[in-house]
Amino acid sequence: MGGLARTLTESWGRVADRQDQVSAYFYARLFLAAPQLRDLFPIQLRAQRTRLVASIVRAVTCLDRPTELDELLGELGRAHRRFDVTPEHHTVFRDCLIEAIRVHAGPGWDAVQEKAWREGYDLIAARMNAAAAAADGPAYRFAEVLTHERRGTDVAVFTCRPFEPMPYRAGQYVYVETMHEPRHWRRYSIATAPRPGGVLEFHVRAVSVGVVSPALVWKLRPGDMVRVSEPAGRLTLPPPGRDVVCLCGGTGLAPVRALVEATPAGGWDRWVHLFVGARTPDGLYDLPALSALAESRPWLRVIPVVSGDPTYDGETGTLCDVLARRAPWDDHDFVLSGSPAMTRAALRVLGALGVPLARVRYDPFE
Ligand SMILES: NC(=O)C1=CN([C@@H]2O[C@H](COP(=O)(O)OP(=O)(O)OC[C@H]3O[C@@H](n4cnc5c(N)ncnc54)[C@H](O)[C@@H]3O)[C@@H](O)[C@H]2O)C=CC1
Repeated sequence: MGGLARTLTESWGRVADRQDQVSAYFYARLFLAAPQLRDLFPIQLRAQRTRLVASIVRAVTCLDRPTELDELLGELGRAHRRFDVTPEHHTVFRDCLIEAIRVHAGPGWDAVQEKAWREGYDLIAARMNAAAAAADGPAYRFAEVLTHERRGTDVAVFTCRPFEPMPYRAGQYVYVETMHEPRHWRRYSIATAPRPGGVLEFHVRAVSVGVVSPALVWKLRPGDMVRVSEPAGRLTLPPPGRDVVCLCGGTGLAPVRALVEATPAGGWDRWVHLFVGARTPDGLYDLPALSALAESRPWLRVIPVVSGDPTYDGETGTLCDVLARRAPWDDHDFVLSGSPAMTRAALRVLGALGVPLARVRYDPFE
């Protein structure tokens, strides 16, 4: 495995600076070879193209890290069920991908690399197929949108109810597709603990470069249908022991709110300090629900933090500023939920403050 991983990583290095061209070539070749596969993909391919490349790079570069590889291919395999990808499709994908890399790799490409890509792809496809075959339950469920509320300038909170029961644990996420952007799936955390009746709540900010989030914020209406994938993710509150600090950047609040809601009001013997950050006061879109939670849970403290308005009458700065300002944190566990930039920054600050990383949990969010 070590040799294969090395050959693939090195040969990917030959085209890494031309990923866009490789991916454009791949799709052109694929739709020429198998036009019937076009319907598996969104009409607008731009976002999909970068995702494909990112997945390949991740799989190739972790070929010699079995645990990470299993996790990644397990998720990809299960995810491909909702795209209706079958084992037969992988042969066409493989051949078109290898051709795309060969064409862009230049004169150094040789039979060893060709063989390595064939073996590597087949290995990846076999694990994805096995994960798809072993998956329980449906690949996705249809759900009806029940409520849709705009909060602040660009956030929406909506609820929906799947037509079939969907068991999940607080803190998990699903991929969501709206009929306004067919075949584009994006990941959102379920913002509520499992409830009788099965209603799910989601928090979405319309990202300017996004495809799905603007549709969910500006176009979705009660009565619309969405598709939600099987739930995934392992975020939980830390086990009993230390007090807990939750850092939630923007809509990263969603999974933490579900975890707090799932924790019984009584019998909890430590503090949970929930810092919820936004750039403007208007971005603190869920304070009434958080206040209601804090009223019923005496161990919960909600601290809103605003980073882009120094006149805000409360805690100001980024969530990392607050961490540094309120240190030391010798007797606390941490839960981080927000943008990857926020998570990375908070990990750096906590590391510098001497907090062992074993005391910090987060669900890596794309
Ligand atoms: N919608 C959902 O279900 C979930 C969303 N997320 C992720 O959470 C993020 C939320 O984004 P927005 O709502 O636009 O929030 P945002 O990016 O505007 O951040 C809000 C606050 O987080 C803190 N923050 C953000 N970046 C930081 C950095 N680099 N260093 C220090 N502090 C930082 C600041 O206090 C800031 O005011 C997205 O990346 C989203 O993918 C994560 C989990 C679930």
